[in-house]
Amino acid sequence: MESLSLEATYLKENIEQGMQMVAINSYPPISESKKVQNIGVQPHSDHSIITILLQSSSGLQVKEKTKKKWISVPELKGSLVVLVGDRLEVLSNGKYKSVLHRVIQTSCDETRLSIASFLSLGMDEVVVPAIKLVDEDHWQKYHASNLRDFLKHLVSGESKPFIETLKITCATIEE
Ligand SMILES: O=C(O)CCC(=O)C(=O)O
Ligand SMILES: [Fe+2]
Repeated sequence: MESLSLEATYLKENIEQGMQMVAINSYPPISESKKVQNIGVQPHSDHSIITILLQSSSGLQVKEKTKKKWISVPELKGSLVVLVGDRLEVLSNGKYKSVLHRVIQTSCDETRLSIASFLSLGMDEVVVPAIKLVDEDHWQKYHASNLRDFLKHLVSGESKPFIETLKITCATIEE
């Protein structure tokens, strides 16, 4: 929060009263015939504030800034990967961008396991860009939303990523 010039305690209480969701993912070894590429998890960004991830072997890939290349995140024994999620993108008014990531299973003989811990707020806790980050020169770039809105979006079958539906562009303002 301090890197955003916000107080260190900004949202502290809301986070403490929020939710920590944990997903355990298992990617079975691929068969020889599928060896070229096996997408374990399709490209997405997480809805969390941040995601803390432990992977048993490599396979996680993140899209680099120019959105052209996938970069493999190496598995370093004992290390955790921290991913910026959509909530942090919104509250930072776009200063931090949520990370587009996917999982490719390449091993023919090893099951890949990962444990992802999603640091989230409560179901009805609304997130908007921090007021301190919005002024005449920096317009509000995201609509307000909560976890319930995200879950509704998820079951709606809408293919557009949730974060894209929150973005306020110049065109939106002129309308
Ligand atoms: O298995 C991984 O490394 C990542 C899984 C993931 O992206 C997720 O559960 O949201
Ligand atoms: Fe993810």
